[in-house]
Amino acid sequence: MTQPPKTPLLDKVAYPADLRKLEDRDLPQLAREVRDEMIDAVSRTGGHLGAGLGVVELTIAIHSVFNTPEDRLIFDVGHQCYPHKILTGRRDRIRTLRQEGGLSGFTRRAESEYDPFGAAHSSTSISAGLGMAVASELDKTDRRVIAVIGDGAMSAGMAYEALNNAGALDARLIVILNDNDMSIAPPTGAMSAYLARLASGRTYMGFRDFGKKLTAYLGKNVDRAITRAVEHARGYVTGGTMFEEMGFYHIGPIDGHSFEHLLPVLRNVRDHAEGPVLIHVVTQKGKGYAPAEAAADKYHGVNKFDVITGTQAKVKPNAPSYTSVFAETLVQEAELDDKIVGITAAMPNGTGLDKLASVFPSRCFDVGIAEQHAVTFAAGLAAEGFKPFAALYSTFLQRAYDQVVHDVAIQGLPVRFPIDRAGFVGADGPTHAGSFDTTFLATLPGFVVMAAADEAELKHMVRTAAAYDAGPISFRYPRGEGVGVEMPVRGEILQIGKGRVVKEGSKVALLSFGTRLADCLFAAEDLDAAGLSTTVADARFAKPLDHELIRQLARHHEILITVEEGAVGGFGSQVMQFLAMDGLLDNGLKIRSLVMPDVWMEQAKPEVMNAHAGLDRAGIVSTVFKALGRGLAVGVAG
Ligand SMILES: Cc1ncc(C[n+]2csc(CCOP(=O)(O)OP(=O)(O)O)c2C)c(N)n1
Ligand SMILES: CC(=O)[C@@H](O)[C@H](O)COP(=O)(O)O
Ligand SMILES: [Mg+2]
Repeated sequence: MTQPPKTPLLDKVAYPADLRKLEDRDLPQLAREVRDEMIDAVSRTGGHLGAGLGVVELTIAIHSVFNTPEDRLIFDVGHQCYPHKILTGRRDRIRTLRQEGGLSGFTRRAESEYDPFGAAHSSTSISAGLGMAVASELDKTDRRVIAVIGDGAMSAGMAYEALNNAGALDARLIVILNDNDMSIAPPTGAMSAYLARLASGRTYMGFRDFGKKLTAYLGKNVDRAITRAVEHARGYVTGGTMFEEMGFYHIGPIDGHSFEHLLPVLRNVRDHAEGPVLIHVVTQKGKGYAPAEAAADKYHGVNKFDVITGTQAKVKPNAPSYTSVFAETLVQEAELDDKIVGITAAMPNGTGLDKLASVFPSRCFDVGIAEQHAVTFAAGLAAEGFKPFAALYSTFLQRAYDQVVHDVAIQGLPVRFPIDRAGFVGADGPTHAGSFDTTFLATLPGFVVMAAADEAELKHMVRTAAAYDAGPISFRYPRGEGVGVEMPVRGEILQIGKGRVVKEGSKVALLSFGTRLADCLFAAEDLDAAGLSTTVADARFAKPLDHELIRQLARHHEILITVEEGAVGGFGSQVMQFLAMDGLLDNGLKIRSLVMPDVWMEQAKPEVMNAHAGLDRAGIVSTVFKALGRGLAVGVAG
């Protein structure tokens, strides 16, 4: 095992107050030590590496110039906050990042007063920062608010809604645009091209030029207009940028790895800016760690790795991942149907749509971090007879709910929604858990809502969705690998609203929606062994429900348990509503609905989270026994 790096300067810096005692000339060494510390920690835990490596100098410079936590520092997404955590009293726990019981991989209000705003979903920092800046004005405090947002996060509409509002309010807000010309994948879109032009069209402003520009008054709007005119005339500003037109005082580009650039700019802004300022900082994702710098993804998210070689630990999978099965099946179907197109919101690799893009580049669209747009863009394509697959993670689909309702569902447009990362996702914790999709989709009239029980079922569902033109249709599947079932050469078209009985019994009925089916089958073994003959059914559809199947299960079993890896209000609630309205609850049927508990479950391995939630084999068995008023039989899992 490698030894932790030697960090003599960092050993003296537990909090930003210690950092502020250092001389400016010490900061490059501190940056080296923070980098080493971070690389060592992430090599042991896995996690988001490239983004944090890129903001080491920026993070140090901000904490050294501003009076955090009194001044508020907000990181957009929060995946780049590991250096910040190291410098804000959490170094002693940095090797617990993303582990059960450990530090979160994102900023969290509950974790530290240095995290004034929690994040993990992108593009919220300017809005939150503006709220804090306005609060500070209303409270008449002298607080500065700094929002650090990446170029990828800057592709989302929400960032522009906030800029628009901030420019009009003329609030004292400092936005630092951390431009590393990367999202998770290479960034897309006209705004990305615009930033690239801003960054490359003019060389870094020299130290002296900054002096000239920044000694100019950075006051309120009316004064800035005059200053700007003067600067244009002097040539210190090389064109009215979009940010300036929106009312921001725009500085940059500056070298985000140079303290000589960062410190004077931040000090001037701290001391003189009264209205909104945008500082365009250019950085390199993965900076300072050769394997990350050389990697195409700049080591955005990594497994545990060997620090010397950069080689990441590979766990040999027993079965293909759900994502890869989805992606390969979509390509297979797209080869046969040229109306099929794919849409991803900045997650080409995560959703597997990079496979479609490599085969059909003109039929796959990466729209940037723009889930709302992705859904309505898909609706437009569907309105013109195309078959759009808007592939989103469950958690990010939340952002586009009104688009799903208003633009897709009400108009009955056949947009296909492959929903990846449905259920517990593990280390990313509660912000990324795919908990609510079944609840919020199955409540919409006319929606078809499916969940794959295994990877072969997923293949059927991709084909079913491709063939279904009558309205919107979704299918959910989890992060990680499948169960290793035999795969058909081509998926079948499933009958809409029809489930299947997987195992016949007579006393207990387990009705599963999604990949909990495997645990239901294991639980059935235990129950059979305990003398409780158990039926296991795979519902496939939460909407429309298979009424015939549910009636049959309810009438011929003493107890019916629904099982799903989702929040309350989803499949189980749909079943319950049907049973109640159909009068099937009137004759003493025992029914229980197993769902995620009504709490924000902390990060842990998905199997551990499922066990805590009572959604695993033991949890199912124990629910049956409790419902029947029996203790756990000896030898039964639990
Ligand atoms: C709403 C939302 N969609 C997608 C993501 C997934 N995501 C996390 S980081 C990231 C890229 C962010 O790029 P950028 O802001 O430039 O930060 P960098 O990683 O380059 O530092 C994406 C797409 C997310 N966190 N939130
Ligand atoms: C920060 C963020 O939102 C992504 O990087 C996310 O962590 C990716 O998750 P997966 O590893 O499941 O693709
Ligand atoms: Mg970026």
